[in-house]
Formats: sequence, C-alpha cells, structure tokens
Amino acid sequence: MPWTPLHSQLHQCAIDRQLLPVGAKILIAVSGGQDSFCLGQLLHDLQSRWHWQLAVAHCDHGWTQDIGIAERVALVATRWQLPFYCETTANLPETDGAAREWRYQALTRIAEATNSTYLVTAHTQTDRAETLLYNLVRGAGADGLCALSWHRQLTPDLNLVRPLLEVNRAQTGEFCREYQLPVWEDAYNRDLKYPRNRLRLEIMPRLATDFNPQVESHLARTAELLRADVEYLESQATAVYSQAVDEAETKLDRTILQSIALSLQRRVIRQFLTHALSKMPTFGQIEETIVLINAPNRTRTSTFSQGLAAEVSGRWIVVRE
Ligand SMILES: Nc1ncnc2c1ncn2[C@@H]1O[C@H](COP(=O)(O)OP(=O)(O)OP(=O)(O)O)[C@@H](O)[C@H]1O
Repeated sequence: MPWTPLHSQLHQCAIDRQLLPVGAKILIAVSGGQDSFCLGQLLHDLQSRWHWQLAVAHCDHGWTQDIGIAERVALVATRWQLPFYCETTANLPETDGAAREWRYQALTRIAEATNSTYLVTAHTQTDRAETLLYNLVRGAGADGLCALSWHRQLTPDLNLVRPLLEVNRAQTGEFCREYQLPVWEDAYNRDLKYPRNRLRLEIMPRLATDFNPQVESHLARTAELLRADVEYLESQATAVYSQAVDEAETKLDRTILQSIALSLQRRVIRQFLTHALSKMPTFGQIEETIVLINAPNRTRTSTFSQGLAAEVSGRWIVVRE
C-alpha cells in the first residue's frame, strides 16, 4: 500500500514530540471506528522504522449494537500480524462515563499483562475541538477547555499517548477508505438525542460554513495553547501550596496567599480544599474561600460538605466543623 502524507505526518510528529521511543512496547486501543483503524494501520506501517512491538486491544461493552465489532477488529489485527487482546465486561455499563471508566481499567489490565509501557488511543484534532467547545458551553475554566493532552501517566509503568491530535476526522475517514479498512459506523454517534452528537453533526459544520472553515484546527490550537498555560500555572501553584500549607496539610498560610496573583490563589485553594474535603471543590466553594484571604479573624464560609467549612484562624485558613 502507498506511503501517504498521513504516514509522514505521524512519523514527523513522533520525532518532534518524542511521543513513542524506538523499540517501545505499545498497546493500540482499537474501537473499530475509523480513527482507531487509521491509527493502527499507520503504526503498523511505521513499525519497521521504529522497531516498535505492537499489539491490539479491544474492549467489548456487551452492548447489542456492538455485536460483531470485536471479530472485525480481530480480523484486521490478524491482517496486520499483530497479537490481539479483547476484554468483555460482566456488567453492561449503563452510561458513557461508566463505559469509559471500565474501558480504561480493562486497557490498563491488558497493558500490564502484556508488559506494554505505552497505551495509544486515536483521539483526533476533531475530538479536541469538540471537547473544547462542549466544555466551554457547559461552563469550564482553562483546565476543562484543554482536555485531551498528547500524553498522560496512567500508572507508574504505563503512559497514555494520543498520536493523532493533529489529524482530523475527515483525514482518518479518507485514509480508511483508501486502505479499505472495515470501519464500524456506530449508530449511537448519529443519534441527535445526545448533545455531543448535535454539536458534532450540526453545530461544528455550521460554524465551519458560516464563520470559519478552519474552526476545527483553530479550536484545537486554542486547546494546545491553553494546555501549556495550565501546566505552567499548576506547577507554580503546587510550589506555592507546598510553602503555604502546614506539614499535616490542615491549614494554609494567608500571608503567603496575599502576595500572589488571583489565578494562583484559586489554584492553591483548589489544591488545599481537594485535600481537606477529599474531593474536588466546586467553583463557588473556591470563590468563598478566596474571600478569607483578606477577611477578619473567625470569618467562615458556608458549610461545604460533612459539616466542614473553611475559617480564618489568625494567619491561617483552616477547614473544620
Ligand atoms: N471499545 C473500545 N475498545 C478499545 N479502544 C477504544 C474503545 N472505545 C474507544 N477506544 C479508544 O478510545 C479512543 C477515543 O474513543 P471515544 O472518543 O469513543 O472515547 P471517549 O470515551 O469519548 O474518549 P475519552 O476517553 O477521552 O473520554 C478511540 O479512538 C480508541 O482508541
């Protein structure tokens, strides 16, 4: 089969971003859709140049509309002459979130069992643009807008890598047609009952025709820029947090918080409350706690959870009943 511009793009991207080292042991998550078939084919074709050890994993949710997909993926894996692993769940996941959680657990198990140190998924530039817009409309800060990073540590021994973040869905579709890959069209993806599908099928095309044909790549670039900002801010916040918090992580020094910018204050308070409440605080809880930085002694927020509230105690902010 021909060497395509996508082969060159992925090859160059792997070099520039140092995504997958020479000789890496890589597990490819293949759903049976066009994006992951495209990714699998590209990695397979580049394998001899990079000396990667590849394997294919599929997660079977047991949903009736998915019958036959695992067999298709297995067939393509055989065509690629790659080992194929499939996990089926005993409990049908009822929501998208539950399915995703189970999928990542299953993929991690397969990666561990096969000693793979990289798990790759086929999230694309299109997914990134849609995620940004979807989260923006629902209400998100910079952290929510830059979801989908190039890589993320899943466990101490396993990295999640997303090599297709600069490739769009039109390109993966065209590639799969050229390579005659047996792409599975998920009926769920066309159901306009789901907001995410309406965004993909109605809003994004409308933005492209009425506003800017490059909307997808522009939104994805915004996500990329935001990610760098967020990573920098979060690392600064972590450094301040370690200075401002006491050893037991029960109180926060207001004098240190008073001298930093609001954007860092928010992040330090979020880290503190996440620890104190054992869960991610809401935006409102963070804003209430920010007020305490310059408030009189004994000023108290509303009750957050389990009877706990934040309170000024001299130079400290504490969380207590
Ligand atoms: N059933 C599956 N088996 C194996 N891999 C899968 C499966 N479903 C999804 N994936 C992997 O995850 C990628 C993203 O798929 P999809 O967009 O459907 O997941 P998502 O749940 O919306 O994404 P996220 O994991 O970011 O929430 C796919 O390209 C594929 O690599």
